[in-house]
Amino acid sequence: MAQYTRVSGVVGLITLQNPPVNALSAVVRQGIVDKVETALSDPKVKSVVICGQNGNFCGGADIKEFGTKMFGPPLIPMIHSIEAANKPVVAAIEGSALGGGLELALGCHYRIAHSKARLGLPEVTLGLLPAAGGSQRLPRLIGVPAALNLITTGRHVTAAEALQLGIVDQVTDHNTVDAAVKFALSVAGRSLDARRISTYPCPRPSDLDALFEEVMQKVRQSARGAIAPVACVQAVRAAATLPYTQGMEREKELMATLFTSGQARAMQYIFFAQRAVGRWRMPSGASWDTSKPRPVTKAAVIGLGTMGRGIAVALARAGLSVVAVETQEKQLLEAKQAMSSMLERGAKRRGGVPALGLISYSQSIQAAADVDLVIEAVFEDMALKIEVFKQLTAVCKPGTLLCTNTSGLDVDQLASETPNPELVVGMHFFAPAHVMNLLEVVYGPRSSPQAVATAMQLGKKMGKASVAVGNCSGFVGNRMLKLYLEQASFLLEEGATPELVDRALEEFGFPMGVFRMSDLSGLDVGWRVRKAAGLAEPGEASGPSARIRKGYRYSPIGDLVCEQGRFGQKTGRGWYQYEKPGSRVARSDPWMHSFLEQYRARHGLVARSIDHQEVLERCLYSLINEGFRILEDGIAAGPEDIDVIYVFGYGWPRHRGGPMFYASMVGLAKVLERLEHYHQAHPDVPNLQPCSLLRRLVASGSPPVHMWREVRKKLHSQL
Ligand SMILES: CCCCCCCC(=O)CC(=O)SCCNC(=O)CCNC(=O)[C@H](O)C(C)(C)COP(=O)(O)OP(=O)(O)OC[C@H]1O[C@@H](n2cnc3c(N)ncnc32)[C@H](O)[C@@H]1OP(=O)(O)O
Ligand SMILES: NC(=O)C1=CN([C@@H]2O[C@H](COP(=O)(O)OP(=O)(O)OC[C@H]3O[C@@H](n4cnc5c(N)ncnc54)[C@H](O)[C@@H]3O)[C@@H](O)[C@H]2O)C=CC1
Repeated sequence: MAQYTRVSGVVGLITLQNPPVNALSAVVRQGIVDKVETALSDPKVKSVVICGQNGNFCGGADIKEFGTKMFGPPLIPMIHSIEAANKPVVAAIEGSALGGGLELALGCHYRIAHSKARLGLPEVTLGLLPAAGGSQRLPRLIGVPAALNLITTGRHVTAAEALQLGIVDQVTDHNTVDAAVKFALSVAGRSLDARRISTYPCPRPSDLDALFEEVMQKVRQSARGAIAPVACVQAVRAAATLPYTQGMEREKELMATLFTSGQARAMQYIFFAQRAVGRWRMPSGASWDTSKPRPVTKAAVIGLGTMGRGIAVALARAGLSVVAVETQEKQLLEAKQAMSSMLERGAKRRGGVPALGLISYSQSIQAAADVDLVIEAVFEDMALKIEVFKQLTAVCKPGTLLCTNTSGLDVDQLASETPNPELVVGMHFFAPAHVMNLLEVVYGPRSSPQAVATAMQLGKKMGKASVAVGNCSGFVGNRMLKLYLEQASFLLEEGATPELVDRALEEFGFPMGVFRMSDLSGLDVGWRVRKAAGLAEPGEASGPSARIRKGYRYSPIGDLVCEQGRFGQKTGRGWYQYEKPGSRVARSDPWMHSFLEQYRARHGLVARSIDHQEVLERCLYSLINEGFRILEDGIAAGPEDIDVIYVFGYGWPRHRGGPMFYASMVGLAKVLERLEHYHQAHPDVPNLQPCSLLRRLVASGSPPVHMWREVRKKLHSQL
């Protein structure tokens, strides 16, 4: 709803009230319409201020209303009537003015923002475009290039940038509503002819066609297959080339296509999933609302290699004091330099001062004596990690949380080697840790809810989508990835090329196909793991037994590629060739094609033609099947957890909503049928066998994603 009061005798103050973000629900829209009418018809009122309750202007349209039957007054006429008012209307922006919230403010004649406010048109991140006039008003106000940037990326801008761009008229450090009322008094009675943005001509850059072509190419490349960014560009083009009314028609037309698209549903699902994972629950029943996190102001990172450096930088950026410990002098020096430049680059990009002073460096673990939490990031070696945890137990103050960044070792085993296993959790970051916005918080049976709550809260503070998961080999993300990689290798054996597999996955929307991605991360990493697990065997054995391990089909192709010293980008050769070691542009490699032919010939394999559909079904459905097994095992609490992990950590296209959501869109019966088909064709690949939760869901009529937890509960109660 909206509240109305008269202040200073002549200013009508309308306050939006819909906690927590004052989203424009039907009731709020009705409230605005009514209160604007009251203010405009009251002869005592000379000007109007619109603000939001509790220091928050407006988070935009109520996303929960999307996909339901819409009631209440529509936004567009509501904003038009504000703009057409004959008394000045001032938006007092505190907190956020996003989406429909900013569009409402753009309909006002003036905008005053608090210095800490954030403004933006993030609709593109929900699969939409700013369709309450935002795509038509913003370019008229700030010019086409700046509007294109904001609308196609959905980024939020600070009040200072908004002032610089011309989105707001004034920025204040004081009470924003007071400042807006004062301002409203000062402009009462003034002509509003020059304040109605919809009447402005849109500034037309001379190189209009080239500009739009360039931006269109950029958005098509950065969000492959996503339709919303393309529609955003088209809508801004309409603003630049058509009169306002026709531009609004185009905006509406484009929005109608997006609004009902599966992509918008998928992206809105991810918006809510990202928030739902914060409401974690452990199998013991402990959960986010009953477990209080411990305060963490000082943390230590042990081991400053690839991961430790990024983790320490991310902690410092979140405002924590960091003790960075590295035993090797040379590594320590290198790390210091690298971390300083990461912080400096970040500060330059985001504005602000690099948090260099927050990090202290040491070669001795003794420096971690007074920290609240430690993140260990030494080599992936259980004996070494046990030794480091022993030293930490002796050095740290009682109650210090001990977290490991292991990517594959057993967190329970590590915990059981310490006198206080309840203080141990996994904090599994993704490389590069100061850039990637995902964190798996891995709990074991003895991890205390408080330790989980603390790690989850710290992850959030570091700006990471943090997901609590159970302990198992590969946790959630890498456990599923293993199946995806396995199928990709089998496809090569059967006749595909790295290029064909990658093209299919990139057309699906991944920023990089599986082979280009592996070349980037380094092929030697997986090779080492396979050797340690007794899977990779040296030499070029032939015959069917060479492709069987522990009774199941195994592809040694990746091991053979590594034996050639081809580790990917870092060696200039991998699944592809690169101009030189470290180069990033992948080029087809004739060596790889003849290697694959020789390999097939040696193993008596006859290459067959493989199409994109098979690549997608085999790679994605096997990964999805493992996702169902993870749900069945209770390693992830719900499909949202898996989807957030895949969208934030593995490049799964957001507009497809994560693997589990995608499966629900494809139809669970179809996923089941295709898995059965492929399992029949490849009976020696047990991972293609559909798991019981998937079967049970299909038997229960393929309920929507949000009901899967219930089906799983029933399945468990019957076991
Ligand atoms: C043909 C039809 C024509 C229709 C034309 C309409 C066109 C439009 O006008 C389209 C739109 O506005 S789309 C909406 C655009 N707005 C956004 O994307 C902002 C979304 N919110 C945020 O970024 C953060 O919540 C924010 C930065 C605001 C606050 O962040 P916090 O970290 O402080 O808080 P959160 O944990 O994110 O949120 C708190 C609770 O509020 C829920 N929520 C947030 N924004 C919402 C919104 N816009 N609608 C509904 N619920 C919303 C959020 O889900 C969370 O609740 P729980 O999920 O229960 O935890
Ligand atoms: N590299 C990656 O992409 C990811 C790695 N991880 C995990 O993170 C951990 C670290 O991996 P990386 O950073 O890649 O390894 P790295 O080899 O780059 O760095 C390890 C660092 O630890 C230092 N170190 C060894 N023993 C130490 C000790 N006792 N005290 C202090 N420092 C010590 C080494 O000198 C080295 O600088 C591993 O457990 C790994 O599995 C997790 C996620 C992703």
